[in-house]
Amino acid sequence: MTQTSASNPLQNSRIKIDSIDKKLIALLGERERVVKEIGIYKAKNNIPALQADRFKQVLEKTIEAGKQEGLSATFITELMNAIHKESLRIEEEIKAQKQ
Ligand SMILES: C=C(O[C@@H]1C=C(C(=O)O)C=C[C@H]1O)C(=O)O
Repeated sequence: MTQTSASNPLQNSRIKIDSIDKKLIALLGERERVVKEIGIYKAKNNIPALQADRFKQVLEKTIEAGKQEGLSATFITELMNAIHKESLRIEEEIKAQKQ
């Protein structure tokens, strides 16, 4: 039987998590739309998608920001590597469309 929020103490927190997850995904969509703009510029100007120095900076900044939120460097590294992988996929897709 489905529990009501009064009978399930986790319900309110889970509603909050669902709402936060929705915002996280919307923010990731916004980030990747900016990556798309960069990808279009790079494709036009023959610039490689992968910019290791820039990603190193991104990683350093996000690890520091994560530290302020009590998040481990390992978690932030895994998260940002996953985001970066998606950025490169999107940029390579743009490049392939331009051929
Ligand atoms: C968005 C860029 O392209 C790639 C993606 C990055 C990212 O998602 O943060 C960073 C560096 C690049 O490897 C960029 O060059 O700035």
